[in-house]
Amino acid sequence: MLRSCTAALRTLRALRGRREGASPAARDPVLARRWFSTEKVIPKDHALPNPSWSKDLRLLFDQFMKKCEDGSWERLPSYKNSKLVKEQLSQAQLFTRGYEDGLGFEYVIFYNDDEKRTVCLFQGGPYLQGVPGFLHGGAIATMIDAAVGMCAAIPGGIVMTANLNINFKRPIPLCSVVVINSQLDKIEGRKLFLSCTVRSADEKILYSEATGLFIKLDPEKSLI
Ligand SMILES: CCCCCCCCCC(=O)SCCNC(=O)CCNC(=O)[C@H](O)C(C)(C)COP(=O)(O)OP(=O)(O)OC[C@H]1O[C@@H](n2cnc3c(N)ncnc32)[C@H](O)[C@@H]1OP(=O)(O)O
Repeated sequence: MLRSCTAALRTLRALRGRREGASPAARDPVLARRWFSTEKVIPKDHALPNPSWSKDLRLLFDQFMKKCEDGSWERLPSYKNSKLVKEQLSQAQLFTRGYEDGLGFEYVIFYNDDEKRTVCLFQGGPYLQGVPGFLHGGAIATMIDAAVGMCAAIPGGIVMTANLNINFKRPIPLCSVVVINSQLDKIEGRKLFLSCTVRSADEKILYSEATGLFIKLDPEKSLI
């Protein structure tokens, strides 16, 4: 109640100021503090637990965080927005981070540099349904592309998927947790060859297998 009254007073003060011709920040000291603050806005790292994460996902996350302690594994942070986008694309978001917590792609990727591999822990939410009760194949392909792509991008730099071949062997129950293991198999010039498996959290069920070819972009060539 007190907060809404304060907000209402602030709006009134700002409106009065507008009539008097002052700038909004000059009219409102709270606004002024926000506008002229030198504090940097820290982007949210989405590769961290949130309340939508299941017990299975938290358990696996904790296991991998333990593996990070000796430096052999590293958790890769993940952000919604890229600083590279131009002004007119300021609404652009990473496809896999475009949903509210728990509804779409919940995942974290760990990287092992010595072994050139990544492990992606993935919980596909209710908005990713295909056949009722199961994940959509396109959502599985998206997560595989992102996980394998990260495995290629760390040694390869800026890469794009040229070929992705997926065998869907068993349907993945919606909201379950799967483990996507990706491996860099070979590099030939600008070509990076990778393979990947998608298994249940207990590793007993092999859901999908994939191979991918990623191409390191040639800085001399335009993409369009
Ligand atoms: C920050 C978060 C990042 C998260 C990761 C996200 C991962 C998501 C990644 C994506 O989804 S990328 C989007 C989907 N991919 C595309 O839209 C790519 C569209 N294709 C292209 O733009 C070009 O084809 C490509 C950049 C991939 C390659 O064009 P280039 O002109 O650089 O390569 P070029 O055609 O000269 O071929 C280089 C080599 O690769 C081979 N190659 C290219 N495409 C191939 C293909 N499809 N199959 C087999 N080989 C292929 C080609 O034969 C050649 O082999 P050699 O060097 O041995 O002669």
